[in-house]
Amino acid sequence: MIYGFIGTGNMGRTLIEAFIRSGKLKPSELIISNRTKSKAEALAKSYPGLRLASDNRETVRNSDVFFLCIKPGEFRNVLDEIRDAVREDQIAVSITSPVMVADLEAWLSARIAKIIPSIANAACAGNSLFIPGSRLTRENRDHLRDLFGAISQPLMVEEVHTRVASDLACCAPAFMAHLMEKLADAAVEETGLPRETALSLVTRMAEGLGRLLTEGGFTLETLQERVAVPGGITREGLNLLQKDVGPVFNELIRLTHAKYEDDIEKVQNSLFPKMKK
Ligand SMILES: NC(=O)C1=CN([C@@H]2O[C@H](COP(=O)(O)OP(=O)(O)OC[C@H]3O[C@@H](n4cnc5c(N)ncnc54)[C@H](O)[C@@H]3O)[C@@H](O)[C@H]2O)C=CC1
Ligand SMILES: O=C(O)[C@@H]1CCC=N1
Repeated sequence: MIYGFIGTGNMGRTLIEAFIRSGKLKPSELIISNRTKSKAEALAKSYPGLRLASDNRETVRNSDVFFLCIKPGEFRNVLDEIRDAVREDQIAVSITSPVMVADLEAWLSARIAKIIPSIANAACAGNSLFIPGSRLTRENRDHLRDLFGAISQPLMVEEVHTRVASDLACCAPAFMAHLMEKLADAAVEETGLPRETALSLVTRMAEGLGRLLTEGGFTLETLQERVAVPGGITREGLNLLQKDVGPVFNELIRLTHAKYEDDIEKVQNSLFPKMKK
């Protein structure tokens, strides 16, 4: 079975490396293409056996399953280019949330799946979000679940919940990293603690927190209870967070959804320009 990757930027590369490192795919099972050739060349050099295609059509022609690891605004160009090369028996996987499964089915004869990975998959952890298209057979679904099972916990989601699920599974690593950095910076500003020490402390804390939640039998709720002993210092901090942080996250979810709706509209206008008002 040959797996093609169109787009070897940040996420295309992350997926390729995760599949190879997990032992799920061998470099010789992969064929790749990227607009900026040097990026794909560097990847092919790092993994001998990995095949570099001269264009996206060659990637498609030579693969059984191919991934579209490109940004929303890049879909029209790529779909125009590959459309005639795509076969009905192929599986096409898009990793891009605002491109609708039905729209890809209208453009390509292949069996479509939308699977949104997370940067956490680079550590063979976290979820991948699986939105199957209507033409995927049961066998195709099992195949994709098995593939992504090597680097993540695949979770079936309704397309209507793609955005919010992606906020939690895929965007939140960045959100949480930002909060941790802010916490460390505040500690530095308020006390003069060396920044290096502050960053190391929060990083190790996150490592322990992850383990407690995944292997240590804690839930988010029990963890807060265990640390915030009545009358203790943590309680003071939690009281403040309860009051001030909640509304920020409501706003954040509203913002990601507004941007998502905007992206969907732009993608649809580019894929089906006649429908433009
Ligand atoms: N960064 C993340 O954690 C996640 C990103 N995604 C989605 O993955 C998609 C890609 O994101 P990134 O990899 O971060 O973007 P990126 O900009 O790093 O990579 C996109 C790649 O596509 C290539 N490209 C553009 N047009 C092309 C064409 N016509 N033919 C071949 N290659 C072409 C670019 O050269 C670039 O290497 C986005 O839609 C993003 O929302 C999904 C889940 C997680
Ligand atoms: O659009 C998305 O949902 C993904 C998650 C992180 C970046 N892109």
